[in-house]
Amino acid sequence: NHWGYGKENGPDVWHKNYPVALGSRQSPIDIPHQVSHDPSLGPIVLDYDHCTSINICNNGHSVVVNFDDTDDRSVIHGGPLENPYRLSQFHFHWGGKGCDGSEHTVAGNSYASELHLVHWNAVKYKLFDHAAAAPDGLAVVGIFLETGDDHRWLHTITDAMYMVKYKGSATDFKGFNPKCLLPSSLHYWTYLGSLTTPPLHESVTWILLKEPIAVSEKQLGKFRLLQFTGEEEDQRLRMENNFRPPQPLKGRRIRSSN
Ligand SMILES: NS(=O)(=O)c1ccco1
Ligand SMILES: [Zn+2]
Repeated sequence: NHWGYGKENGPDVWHKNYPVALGSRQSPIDIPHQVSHDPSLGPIVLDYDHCTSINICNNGHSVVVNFDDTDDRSVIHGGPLENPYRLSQFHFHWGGKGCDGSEHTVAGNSYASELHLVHWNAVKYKLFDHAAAAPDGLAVVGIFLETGDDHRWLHTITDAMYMVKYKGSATDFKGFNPKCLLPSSLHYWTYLGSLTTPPLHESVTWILLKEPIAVSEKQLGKFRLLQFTGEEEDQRLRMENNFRPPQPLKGRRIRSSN
């Protein structure tokens, strides 16, 4: 039975098919109170002005917006990164009604949701899948979502969700620039970790923005209209609580930009 977030196929049993789940650089993690500030860490730069979004799809685990990553039109660089990394996709993790659903936690506290902007090192690797299996292959920017006012631009994503309700569905989603989802500060924490979903490759340089963005409960509610299951399946499983809990730090250093 394919991995998921249920009792029988959820994070606690992923190690059976993906033994790296018990590895030494797994994600997410809890970010403790005191993190060492590293003055040598420069700012991260998100060059998204020429990004090309393609579609929005429901992959049975999350809602994903895919980008054209056939050239260096949208990259991040700077910060802890030694190369530019190409934007490939972004997706979200969230909780149930009134429950938190972020993956990373901050001093033990969860947020309502977490946005992941997934990038890959196309300088060193020819394909995303090669990069995804390499220790310096991926860079994921994590942004926390807290409930508050409506987010001015998130409606473009939530309004498209009725089109991708079922697993395996996709629809055109052109002209969206994820810069509109960034908080005002790019101050961040960074550490070496993994994908938070199977295959859980230990290939991610995590860059977590300290400042959350605000989204309304109403907007978050639209995420929960999505389903884990396909249109043709008998069971209708609401897509919610699609987050992996924090994993052991195992001696890793977490660094803080200014
Ligand atoms: N959730 S995440 O950003 O670590 C990811 C990207 C691809 C698979 O899992
Ligand atoms: Zn993710």
